[in-house]
Amino acid sequence: MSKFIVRPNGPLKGKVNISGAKNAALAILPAALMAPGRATLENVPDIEDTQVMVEILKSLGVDINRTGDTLHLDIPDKPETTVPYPLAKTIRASNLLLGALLARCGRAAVPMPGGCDIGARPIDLHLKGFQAMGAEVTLSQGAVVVEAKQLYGAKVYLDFPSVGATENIMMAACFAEGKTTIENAAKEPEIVDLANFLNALGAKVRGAGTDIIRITGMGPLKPVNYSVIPDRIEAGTFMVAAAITCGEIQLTNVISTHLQPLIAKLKEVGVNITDNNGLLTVRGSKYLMPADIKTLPYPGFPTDLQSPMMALLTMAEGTSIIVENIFENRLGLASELKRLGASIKIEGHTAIIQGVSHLTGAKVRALDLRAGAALVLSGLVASGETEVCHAKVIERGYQRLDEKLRSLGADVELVK
Ligand SMILES: CC(=O)N[C@H]1[C@@H](OP(=O)(O)OP(=O)(O)OC[C@H]2O[C@@H](n3ccc(=O)[nH]c3=O)[C@H](O)[C@@H]2O)O[C@H](CO)[C@@H](O)[C@@H]1O
Ligand SMILES: C=C(OP(=O)(O)O)C(=O)O
Repeated sequence: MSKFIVRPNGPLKGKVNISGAKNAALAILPAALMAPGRATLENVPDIEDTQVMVEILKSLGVDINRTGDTLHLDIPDKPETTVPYPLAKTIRASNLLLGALLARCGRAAVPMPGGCDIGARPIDLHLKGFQAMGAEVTLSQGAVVVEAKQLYGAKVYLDFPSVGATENIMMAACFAEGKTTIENAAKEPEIVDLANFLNALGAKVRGAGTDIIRITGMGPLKPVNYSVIPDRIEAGTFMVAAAITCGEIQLTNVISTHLQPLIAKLKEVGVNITDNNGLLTVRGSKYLMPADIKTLPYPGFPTDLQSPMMALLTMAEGTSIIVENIFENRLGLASELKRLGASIKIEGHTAIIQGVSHLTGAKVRALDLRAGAALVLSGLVASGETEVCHAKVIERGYQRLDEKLRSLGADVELVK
């Protein structure tokens, strides 16, 4: 079983290049199926989850070659419509094949998705959206099957601004007859990136990044060259790494507006951040003040950065409170941080963190992708050695995390 071995080695220093966004690439790759022909996607991170998505697309008949961060795709006229179970169960974003294939082929069969074990994660809102557009939804041998001879534009109100449901409905609506309106839509930058990609293919998606997205069904789309946005969660993880080690690092390939909720919180705890024409400099402070965080849909504080922030706040001078509002199991990290000497009390969806002056290395387990990364960050300052096992889950979403941290001076090893 792979593990990260981390020892403290002083403040991080240097420059790190941020990869393309996992969650944008994982939506754009299925969307590429909607336009037959040759497409090129740039800035696609080479991580476990995109590798699985590439395998899924290959199983549907897409020919794909990777050169560095660029993928060349040859999309067939008639893709297969059944996603194999071993691949679908591995990642959450496999559910996005539902919208893409339903739009393009009128049918999709996708086994229930996997992804981080951070809560119940139902897909009822996705299915309600498809049904509102006239699709029939059935469950057959553990797979969700959606079918429609013709989709029709509809008004869809989401009870919660779900990222995945917004993406799925947006894709399906591109081939529906008439106009679709998604109300209470998710506003994450990855939604905007998917909308930009669909529009580049020739679709008509308006309002992405606001509560209301309007899509006019357009029929045939044409493949394009497109570059995925930078990963705000990877960037945020490195920013917290600089803060926790009291280092000074520069980040390239970032969009700082996507990071505003984190930048505001880091400034609140005393970290210095400057943005010089897209080069983000983060300088840690010896004295870290406590802070309160509530995770919320964008532009609120992102749940995916809650774990790294919890690691940081264990070292602040005072009491911090984190309320996790998106995923019910995401505070499980606290029990692992406590093995390192952190003082955290969990009450329902709230973590009460009493800062400590030092952490001590121990064997811990990456419960999910971001919790795993957070433990690696704590290991950068915990005395002795921290062993983060179940590291494969970290590789789902970080491209060569060990190498990037080492390039900043960290003592980190990934043992496979
Ligand atoms: C591959 C990907 O892009 N993953 C991201 C995506 O996950 P994902 O798309 O799964 O997250 P959602 O925004 O859908 O989930 C948010 C909340 O809505 C609930 N819900 C969702 C759909 C549904 O049909 N019914 C329902 O009740 C979920 O259980 C959760 O409590 O957005 C999350 C929230 O920003 C991020 O943490 C994930 O990194
Ligand atoms: C929860 C995450 O991913 P996924 O939705 O793919 O499980 C994440 O990226 O933190």
